[in-house]
Amino acid sequence: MKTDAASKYRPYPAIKLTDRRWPDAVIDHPPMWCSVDLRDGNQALIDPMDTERKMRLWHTLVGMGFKEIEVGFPAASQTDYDFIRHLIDGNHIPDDVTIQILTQSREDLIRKSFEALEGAKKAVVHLYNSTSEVQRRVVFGFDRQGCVDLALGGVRLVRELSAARRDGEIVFQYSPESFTGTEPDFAIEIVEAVAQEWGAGPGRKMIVNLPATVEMSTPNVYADVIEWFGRTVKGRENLIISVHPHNDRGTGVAAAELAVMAGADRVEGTLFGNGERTGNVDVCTLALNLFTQGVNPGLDLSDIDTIRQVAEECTGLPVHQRHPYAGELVYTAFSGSHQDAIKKGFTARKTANDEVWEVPYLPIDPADVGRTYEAVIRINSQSGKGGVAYVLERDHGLELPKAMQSEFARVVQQVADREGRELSAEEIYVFFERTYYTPGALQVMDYSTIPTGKGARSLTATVSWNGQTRTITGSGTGPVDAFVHALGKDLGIKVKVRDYHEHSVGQGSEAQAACYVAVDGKYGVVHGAATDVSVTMAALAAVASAVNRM
Ligand SMILES: CC(=O)SCCNC(=O)CCNC(=O)[C@H](O)C(C)(C)COP(=O)(O)OP(=O)(O)OC[C@H]1O[C@@H](n2cnc3c(N)ncnc32)[C@H](O)[C@@H]1OP(=O)(O)O
Ligand SMILES: CC(C)C(=O)C(=O)O
Repeated sequence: MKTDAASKYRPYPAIKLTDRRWPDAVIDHPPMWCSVDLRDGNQALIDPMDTERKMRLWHTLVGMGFKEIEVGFPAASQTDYDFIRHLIDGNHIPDDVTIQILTQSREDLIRKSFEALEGAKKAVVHLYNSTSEVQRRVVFGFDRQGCVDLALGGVRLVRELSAARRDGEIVFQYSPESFTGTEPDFAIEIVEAVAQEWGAGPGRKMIVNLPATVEMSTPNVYADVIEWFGRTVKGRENLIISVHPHNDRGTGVAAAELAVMAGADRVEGTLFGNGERTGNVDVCTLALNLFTQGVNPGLDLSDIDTIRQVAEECTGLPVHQRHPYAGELVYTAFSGSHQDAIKKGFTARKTANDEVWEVPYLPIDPADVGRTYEAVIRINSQSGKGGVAYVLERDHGLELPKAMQSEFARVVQQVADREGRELSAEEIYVFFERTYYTPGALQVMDYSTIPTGKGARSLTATVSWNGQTRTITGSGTGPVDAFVHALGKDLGIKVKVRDYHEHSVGQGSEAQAACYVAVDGKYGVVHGAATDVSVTMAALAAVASAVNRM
């Protein structure tokens, strides 16, 4: 770095909390969720959403189960105003959903906001003013008292306009905006003054939102101040403490989780973390983090791809391929040891018949968010035998024995290395066919066997050997043994079968037998494979496949 950090930046002044309790807390129920996609998310977009896009996102948020949705800053723009009117006039707000609007503490803006809310059965009016030391000094040019007065002027007007309303209930929310840049004692002073002015009390709870407008410290420091605030503020029982983390340091999710452990009742955030600068906290990640701890999050993310698609189309911003839970690649393993463990995990699940999710490297069952297993294992030069075998089994029902998995994985890896790219499942099957099924010098055309005594058989086979049709005969303990005998006796092909596996592929009249052999000959052990409706034919063809590969 060219700049000396110590002379340009100061460490964040953390409060001293030596008897903190939050580290021992366990989140066993979800917080109240409030989506701010249509306001904080929207205000950060290159092209803010029009009513059509907002409506699409609104329906998605309602469908997911959000009960509080901040729908805009109606005094800021006609688009926001019109959207809110559209929601109310069009009867688009379900009875169990409350809309929330944001306003600065300015008379004209507050009046306009109430105008926008006419006819709403219930709404949260969210008033904010920045309380940070730097904003008081640089932006507003007033002292602490000036800041309190600005807030109280706004609260008074909200109270009057709420009381004068004939429509429905107004819930009041106050944000000492830039809370993370505000001295904690001053945050308490202004919130207590606001709560008193509003008349917060039993039956008249007020939401106090403590935003990390800019994330300035580690999540534990945020948690400390949230716990301290909740323990210190007067009339805590009449307050709903809400947090609104941003993600400037990349720890917005952790900050929200620790804040909930520290006593926050409510979290404001957006889908996939859209929002100012580095974004708001991602509510999808928060909810699914809870889900994977066995806590029902109260938000439905069972079709995460559709939610992601709507969010992407409405915001015009892509969700990263590695985004927690939602990214295109997060349920995909390329590397060999991961593939091996995942494959074994899936197999163990099938046999154990146990509900509890225990598949290595996958913190969540992809099916729970509407993703399929299909993409879980993908093959490139980092992949191993387990992955290659998984793809062949998944798509073609072929269960390669272990030694053969290694042999074929080396073939695949050579191609992947040479090509320097991912290989599709179709390509892998084509390589498999090319490696084991390509007709060679030896082809079995027909055969017949007859028992010749206890545990003995003789076999007659018609084969093509180097382009000539030959009839060969042999005897042994079974057809394969007899075939190997015939190959040595009549064609001079001296081999031994070291390993043999068979299984059926498919069911009913479509069923086929798949056979795999390891054959030892002049050039060491080589594998062969074949499928056929007849098990014996598949076995003989598998031996021929190995001979041809020698
Ligand atoms: C952290 C957050 O996300 S807060 C939400 C931020 N969102 C937005 O700002 C989006 C919508 N805002 C807007 O469209 C505009 O800013 C408007 C319509 C609200 C106001 O527009 P304008 O008055 O034309 O301009 P502008 O925003 O620059 O006004 C700044 C003035 O408001 C004052 N102000 C800023 N915030 C507040 C507040 N919360 N309460 C009272 N006054 C405030 C400033 O001190 C400044 O005063 P000054 O003119 O005396 O210096
Ligand atoms: C208005 C407030 C809550 C806000 O958006 C923020 O602080 O980021």
